[in-house]
Amino acid sequence: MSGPRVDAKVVLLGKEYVGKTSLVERYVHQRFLVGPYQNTIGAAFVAKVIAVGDRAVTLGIWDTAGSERYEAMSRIYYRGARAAIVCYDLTDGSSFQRAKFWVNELQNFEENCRIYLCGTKSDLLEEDRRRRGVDFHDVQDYADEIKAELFETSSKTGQSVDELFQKVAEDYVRFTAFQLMTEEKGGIDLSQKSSPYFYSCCHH
Ligand SMILES: Nc1nc2c(ncn2[C@@H]2O[C@H](COP(=O)(O)OP(=O)(O)OP(=O)(O)O)[C@@H](O)[C@H]2O)c(=O)[nH]1
Repeated sequence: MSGPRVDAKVVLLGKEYVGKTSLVERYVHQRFLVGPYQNTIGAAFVAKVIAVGDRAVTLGIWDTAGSERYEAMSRIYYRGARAAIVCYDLTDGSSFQRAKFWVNELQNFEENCRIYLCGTKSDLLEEDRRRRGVDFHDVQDYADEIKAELFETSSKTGQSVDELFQKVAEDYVRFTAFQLMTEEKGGIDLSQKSSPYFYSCCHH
């Protein structure tokens, strides 16, 4: 029996507590977990099939640990990624500085990786606009400068979460259609235990 073939590796990066795990939970399981915050240890992997037109694209999503303690490990996880969702908390300015750190890393070491900036927890701003800690126009200017897409999401309400991953998948299809047609091996077979994608992972 063969495991899922991953078409596009997608990595989530960002400071701890910004809501990376919650974003994946919302997207993959359509739920928002309440309860005490538990930090991710190492990284967690999940594959999800998404339709782009009449095509099915399997995204292999790596949710990395935001704690700086795991920074070296996170570097391993973004290797070969086609897309990086770089998250920051809309209510926390320091998390945007951390997002810039990851953008610099990707620009220096993973130039084929498309970058999606994701401001999280937009529901908190709906409750109280004064909680915004990161100016929208500053981020938009930065996104234009680094040629990144920008989304503001809420894993609590689901706002813009599907749209974000849909855009990632559509861009993947658009920008790699040619390679997929010509390359013999377009994906990675997760059933092969020698595959670097077969790492087991621990989470929460
Ligand atoms: N209100 C609100 N809270 C959120 C949202 N997303 C995440 N949170 C909360 O923020 C906290 C951190 O969320 P996580 O998803 O665990 O954050 P993380 O980025 O995966 O954290 P690390 O694993 O440490 O890197 C949790 O208490 C979540 O419930 C959101 O969209 N809205």
